[in-house]
Amino acid sequence: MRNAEAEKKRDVRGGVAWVLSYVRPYRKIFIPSVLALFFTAGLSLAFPWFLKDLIGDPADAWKKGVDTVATRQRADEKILWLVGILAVQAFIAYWRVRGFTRSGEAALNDLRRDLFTHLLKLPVPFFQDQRSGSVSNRVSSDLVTVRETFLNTLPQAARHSVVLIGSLIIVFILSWKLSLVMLACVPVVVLAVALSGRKVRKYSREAQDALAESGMVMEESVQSIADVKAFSNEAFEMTRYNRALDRVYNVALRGASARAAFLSFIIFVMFGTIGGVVWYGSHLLASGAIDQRAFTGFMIFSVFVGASLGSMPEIVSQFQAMTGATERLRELMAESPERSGSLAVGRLDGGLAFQNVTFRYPSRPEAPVLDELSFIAEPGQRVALVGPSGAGKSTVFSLILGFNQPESGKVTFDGNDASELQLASLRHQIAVVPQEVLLFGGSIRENIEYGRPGATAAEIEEAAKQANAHDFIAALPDGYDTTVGPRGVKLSGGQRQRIAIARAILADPRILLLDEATSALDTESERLVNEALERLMKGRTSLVIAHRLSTVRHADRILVLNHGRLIESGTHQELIAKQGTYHLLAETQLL
Ligand SMILES: Nc1ncnc2c1ncn2[C@@H]1O[C@H](COP(=O)(O)OP(=O)(O)OP(=O)(O)O)[C@@H](O)[C@H]1O
Repeated sequence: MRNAEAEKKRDVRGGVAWVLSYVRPYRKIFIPSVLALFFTAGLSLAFPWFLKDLIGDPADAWKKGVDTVATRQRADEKILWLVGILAVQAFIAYWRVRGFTRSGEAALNDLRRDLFTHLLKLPVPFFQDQRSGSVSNRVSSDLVTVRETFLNTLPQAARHSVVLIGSLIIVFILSWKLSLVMLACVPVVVLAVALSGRKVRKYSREAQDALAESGMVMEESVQSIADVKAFSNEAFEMTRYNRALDRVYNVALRGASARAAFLSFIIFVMFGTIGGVVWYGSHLLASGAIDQRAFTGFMIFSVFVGASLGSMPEIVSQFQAMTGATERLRELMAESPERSGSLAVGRLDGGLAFQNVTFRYPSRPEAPVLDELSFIAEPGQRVALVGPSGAGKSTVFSLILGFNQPESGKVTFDGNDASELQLASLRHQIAVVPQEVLLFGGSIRENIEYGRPGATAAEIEEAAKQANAHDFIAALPDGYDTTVGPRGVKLSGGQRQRIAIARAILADPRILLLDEATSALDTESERLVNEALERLMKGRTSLVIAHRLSTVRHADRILVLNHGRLIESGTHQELIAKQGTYHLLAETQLL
């Protein structure tokens, strides 16, 4: 138990230290802001101090029959002091908030940048193992928590600590007897916080998870809105959302009972203590043990003690939330990035081979998805991959792209083991034209430029011409500046494919991975796409997951896969003559 407590403390400190390490570069603004924070917090004690005199002096003067003119004069003097100090405090506070925000936001941006850079380096399987959107959702909400704590709670914690300590010293000076009565309730409150705090925290974490879950349902439905509508599944989605909402409601209710019990107890103790203190103070006042000034001062500063003390549980729980958030973020930062070899790749000839490659997905270790797979694609050759659904064709692509590594055997490029090559330089020479082309939400120009960032307008246009896309783009009202809508929904399937081909042409890869679309295009569109593909494949090594007989006919070699094994390979004629699986697939058009 003690160990766990120590561990937790270290984590809180570790989380804060981690965030602070990002503030280091901005310390020239940050440190003066923190000093100013402590200074203004100290100054804020001047307000109750002068207030005590403003109320207490006249009361004393009236009671003791002291000269009222002199009292009035003193009051005028004090109000001037008070206004002066308030003005200084306001001035410093303005610069402090600005400085704190400037250094804090800049540090947080560095943190966000580091996280995103790291996310981009993580291997593809890491993302496949997560539910859609959950990584980005988690990171965003954790960053919000860190920001909230750092920019709001940290200054609050510093201010309340200064006010609490300062006020406590003052109340003890004013009347140690009354102070002891007041402080008698502190252990009770601390105990209550300790006892119910854990429960409240547990529920608040559950509530957050439940809320995130409901957010995910909404995100998934909105993302596939076309499918939802096409299947008339609005009611089904609503049920899913309702179930998530019910959970949010139930967890919130359970949390509310714990919080309500805690709150009513605290209210009782707090007001009870105030009543007790006033009662005891009146007795001290009546017996002349304290004067009116000290009593007024005591009451005012007690309010400050109470307010600072009362905000501590919230501050502590916010720090705990930040600890959770930084823990998750640091875990993410500790995830190993993609493994990359060190050998920089020059311009490839385009030779590609699999040598006895066996591979299984970590999430499904029972059966290998690729089983001792070997094949060679010579530079410039066109190789077709055919086989039933689930045979492992897409997995071959993901191994070529280095998304996954073989369990045994190797993938080679121009005879070099892929695991020794630099991933980035290798991927630069590979382009993918997927089956379902998803474009980015920007303009057509930006979408084509994605193939080679920095390409000139003339190069982009030339690539579009080669891809048979220029004519339809030019006919659009905004031409190349037309925005394509989220994921390219404003373009037809054939148009999207031609944009993807233009992108690949611009990238000028040595190796092309093409997943042929299964959905039929109309004849004209198909002719335009095929013509563009022919141009794209010319002079490059191409691997095509083929779904059309016309494509396989023109392939230099056809690989027939089944259950991750190569069961036949050869040209169309050879395989037809063999009368095997390929023959059957071709006959039934099941490619
Ligand atoms: N990320 C993954 N994690 C676990 N298993 C996977 C993953 N991706 C694919 N698989 C499994 O690996 C096997 C091969 O899948 P793959 O996508 O390579 O087949 P395919 O031949 O391309 O199929 P299709 O023609 O239907 O696209 C399938 O059984 C599939 O369920």
